[in-house]
Amino acid sequence: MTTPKIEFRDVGLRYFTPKGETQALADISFTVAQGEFVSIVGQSGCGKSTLLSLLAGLIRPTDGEVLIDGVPVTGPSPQVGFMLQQDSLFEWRTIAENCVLGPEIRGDDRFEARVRAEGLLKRYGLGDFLDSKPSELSGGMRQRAALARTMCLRPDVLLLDEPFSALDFQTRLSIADEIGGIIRNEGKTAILVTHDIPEAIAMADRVIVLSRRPGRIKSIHPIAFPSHGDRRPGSFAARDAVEFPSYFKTVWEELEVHVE
Ligand SMILES: Nc1ncnc2c1ncn2[C@@H]1O[C@H](COP(=O)(O)OP(=O)(O)OP(=O)(O)O)[C@@H](O)[C@H]1O
Repeated sequence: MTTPKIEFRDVGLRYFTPKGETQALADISFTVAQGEFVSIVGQSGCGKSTLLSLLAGLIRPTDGEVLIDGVPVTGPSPQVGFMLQQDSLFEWRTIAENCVLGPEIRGDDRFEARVRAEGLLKRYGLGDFLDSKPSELSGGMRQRAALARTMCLRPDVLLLDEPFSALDFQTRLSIADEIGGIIRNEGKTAILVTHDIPEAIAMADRVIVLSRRPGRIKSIHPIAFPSHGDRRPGSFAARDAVEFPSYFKTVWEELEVHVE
């Protein structure tokens, strides 16, 4: 049996604060295969970001184990890259300089890191903006630059925490499509946290629904679009697939969203 890229084994997480204890996650067990794209959805406060922080090694589980390549996560590792809602590009550095900062801090060769950064930025359609400051770029371009910066560290696991939610609707759709395509082409393993059910379905091979706090796995939905043949459609085309509405209905009902 091949070792999963990611494994949560009976994971629980309690936060301890002066005000008391919060059980954020309980009994979380699942695996993610190398190259798989998994979305996590659940109501606000159910522990989605906590789950990513555990994978990133920023916090340790109070119960169970989190493993990458079969090895327990005990702290941050360059193997794991993050993309967040705020791109947090440094305004005083050019786009290319933003990309080489991480590799430089890690001690990579400067020249080699610069070549890598330029290659990535060109591939992501930013070849004309290597020497631009982040403020000269649109929101969508900034997110592509943020992805290039993350990829420059050559992670093989990508954690995406609401990475598109600061973008306007149209940009959000096309950037999600582009970035989803890049991640798949590069064979990365990705976990996306989002409140957007269509986005979760359109981008992922599986959608995990968490219950209200403490977050437990309520259900796991494999997503496939046989109407598109063997090749998986991009996230934009997936929304038009005949299978899409029934996935949406199922996940929506699982989430038990109540509008007051
Ligand atoms: N550092 C912390 N200290 C104490 N409690 C925390 C901490 N971080 C998160 N929590 C609590 O843990 C629970 C889960 O938080 P988390 O941010 O993981 O949820 P989430 O599902 O990502 O929420 P949202 O969708 O609103 O971003 C919440 O009740 C939150 O208040």
